[in-house]
Amino acid sequence: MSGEDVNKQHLQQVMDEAQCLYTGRDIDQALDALASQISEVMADQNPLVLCVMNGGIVLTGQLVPKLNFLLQLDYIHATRYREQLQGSDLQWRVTPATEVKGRVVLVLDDIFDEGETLAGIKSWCEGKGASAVYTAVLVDKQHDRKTATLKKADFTALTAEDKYLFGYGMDYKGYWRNAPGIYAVNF
Ligand SMILES: O=P(O)(O)OC[C@H]1O[C@H](OP(=O)(O)OP(=O)(O)O)[C@H](O)[C@@H]1O
Ligand SMILES: Nc1nc2[nH]cnc2c(=O)[nH]1
Repeated sequence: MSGEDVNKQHLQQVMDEAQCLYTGRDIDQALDALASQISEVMADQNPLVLCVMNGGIVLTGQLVPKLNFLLQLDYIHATRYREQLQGSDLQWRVTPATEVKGRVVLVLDDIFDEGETLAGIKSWCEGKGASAVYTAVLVDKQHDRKTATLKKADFTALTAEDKYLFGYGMDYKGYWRNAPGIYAVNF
């Protein structure tokens, strides 16, 4: 069996044995509530919405059509995990093409785990002169290792137990971002 086959088999086993924490339907309902909360605060602020690539892409695609007000959309790419299961330094890949100075910014990401990624992005936007920076995540992982000064996002759709998660944008070793719910790896 080739290395590639072993890898495929492992990836399939991870999916087959994973625990589904939230189905696509659960998530859609949670995103309706998230959109209402964001709209209450931001509807008149013409925000610049920044999708954090890669993990934020599914949340952004599902949430933005539920935000019924003027906004602009761009993306930012910063990564800490780089397909590993442990985070390290925040590495910048792409900064937004749209000017952040003077804008109210809404940063969208898949998961708030230790918080370093969103804290770093928020601080970068503030350094570029954003007038306010809000953060929203699909899921907040529940544990007491929130190492960043930022302890939670301004808007959180769902919470999850302290396991490695994948699906709805979150990867397992670069795969399964397309899984149609939020899953916990069963190690
Ligand atoms: O709260 P933290 O501990 O900082 O972790 C959260 C970050 O980790 C993941 O990104 P990753 O670095 O894996 O890049 P990805 O978006 O390409 O998956 C996720 O998308 C968040 O951005
Ligand atoms: N895919 C994924 N990325 C993360 N980044 C930080 N925590 C996690 C996690 O549980 N799953």
